[in-house]
Amino acid sequence: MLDDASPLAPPLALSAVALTLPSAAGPVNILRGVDLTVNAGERVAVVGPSGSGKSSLIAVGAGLEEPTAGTARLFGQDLATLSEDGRARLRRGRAALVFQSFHLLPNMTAEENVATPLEIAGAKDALAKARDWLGRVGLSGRLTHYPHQLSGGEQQRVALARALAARPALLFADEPTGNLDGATAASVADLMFNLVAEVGAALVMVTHDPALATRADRIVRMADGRVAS
Ligand SMILES: Nc1ncnc2c1ncn2[C@@H]1O[C@H](COP(=O)(O)OP(=O)(O)OP(=O)(O)O)[C@@H](O)[C@H]1O
Repeated sequence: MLDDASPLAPPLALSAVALTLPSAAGPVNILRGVDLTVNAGERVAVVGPSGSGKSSLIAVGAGLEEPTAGTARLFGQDLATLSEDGRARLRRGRAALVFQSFHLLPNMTAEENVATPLEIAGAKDALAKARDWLGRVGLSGRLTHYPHQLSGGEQQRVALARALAARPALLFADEPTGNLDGATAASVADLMFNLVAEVGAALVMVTHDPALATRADRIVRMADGRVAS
């Protein structure tokens, strides 16, 4: 049921999104009415204090969490109308995620980590594409290394290759350089912005790094579960 998904719809549109989750101390109001539209090719940085709801905004936008109220649309499709499988199908090849802690599959080599989602999406030459993308991120000498044999910066390069190899229209990045030291963080950030521009993807990037945030087209400030500015 992807009838509502439209190539003309913005990649992401959150309208009055609320997220309340149970906790031992009672319900926690994590998002309290978030409105945010991200247009095609637009790069948005999401900043704000710890606990203000930045990661939760990504989780709802990517369809990993269901909002308690309001509407989250990915490529025009109301995520609430889809099953978990349907949300995964909608994301496939069109929306990708990178995380602070890389989230590579530990039992797969770098090239297998990049090739697997391409195979699932039906690409015929997945392994060749994966190798090409690992070359683009400077890792042609690390194709058959496992994640534990790679540095943090190298692991995030693999994650970027995996995320962007299918040329998605939207990349979610949650603190993509948060686990990297200064110089490595800067080179991974350069790579991410270059590749996002090359594939023409929109970017929703959570960051605590003010210098990284200023590279976006727009900065969204979260405070206490709301967009403050
Ligand atoms: N599954 C959950 N159950 C209960 N509370 C949660 C859950 N996930 C997050 N929270 C709470 O929701 C609030 C927002 O969390 P979130 O991770 O979105 O914030 P954040 O702005 O990304 O923070 P940080 O910058 O520290 O990563 C926090 O107070 C957090 O403790």
